[in-house]
Amino acid sequence: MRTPIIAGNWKMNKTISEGVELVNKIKDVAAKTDVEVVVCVPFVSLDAIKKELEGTEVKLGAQNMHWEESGAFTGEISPLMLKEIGIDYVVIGHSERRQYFNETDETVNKKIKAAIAHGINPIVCVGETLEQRENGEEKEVVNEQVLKALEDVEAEDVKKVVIAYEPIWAIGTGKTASSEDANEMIEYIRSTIEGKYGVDISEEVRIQYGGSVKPKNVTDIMNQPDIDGALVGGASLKAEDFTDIVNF
Ligand SMILES: O=C(CO)COP(=O)(O)O
Repeated sequence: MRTPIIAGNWKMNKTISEGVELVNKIKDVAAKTDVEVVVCVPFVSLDAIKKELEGTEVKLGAQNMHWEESGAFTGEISPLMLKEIGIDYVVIGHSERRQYFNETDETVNKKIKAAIAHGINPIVCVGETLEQRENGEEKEVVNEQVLKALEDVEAEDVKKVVIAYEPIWAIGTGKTASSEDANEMIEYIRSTIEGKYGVDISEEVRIQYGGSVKPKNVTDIMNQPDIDGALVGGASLKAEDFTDIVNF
């Protein structure tokens, strides 16, 4: 049985004080549900929000991470720094990072391995562009992203990885993949993992859907058999919407 996981990705939103205010409004929701609840917040807010979340069941995540522990990488944040704060998750390879910050399948893979080595669970984002979907290439694209992301990741470790299927054309656009289409892709991602690690492992890996998840569509999405959760952008910035999503 896979525990559903709903994560808010705040992206580059909320100052520290605004973030503290927001988590205070949502922090009790996790105690009332069987869903694992995560907030992925900007680096500068991690420490303050970690303290705010003490004694609650909401987990904390970062939105990116370098793969090296330390060194001459101006502006980067290392797994050791994140580990000391006590985070549980880190988003790796979000499409916005692939698109605007030259994240590649190779750096995604390095970051996943570094996260696992430091006991931080990666939430790995994959997904096709509109053009790739229109060309009927979405499965090929996502299959390759998943296999490259998981290169040299051991079977025991892949269970710690959460995969987020986020079709790029559905992010921030108000367009969601239909829940059936999303389920089909997620089922396909599970078959990719099965091909590499076998069915016992693939049945344990949690795979989320992301892209314009809102209170009004979350139930439909979460009722799909292969979808184990959601990675929520815009709607995670409003306490009421995020609470409604978690309580779908
Ligand atoms: O990119 C996303 C989450 O990582 C999805 O963002 P939206 O929910 O705003 O479409």
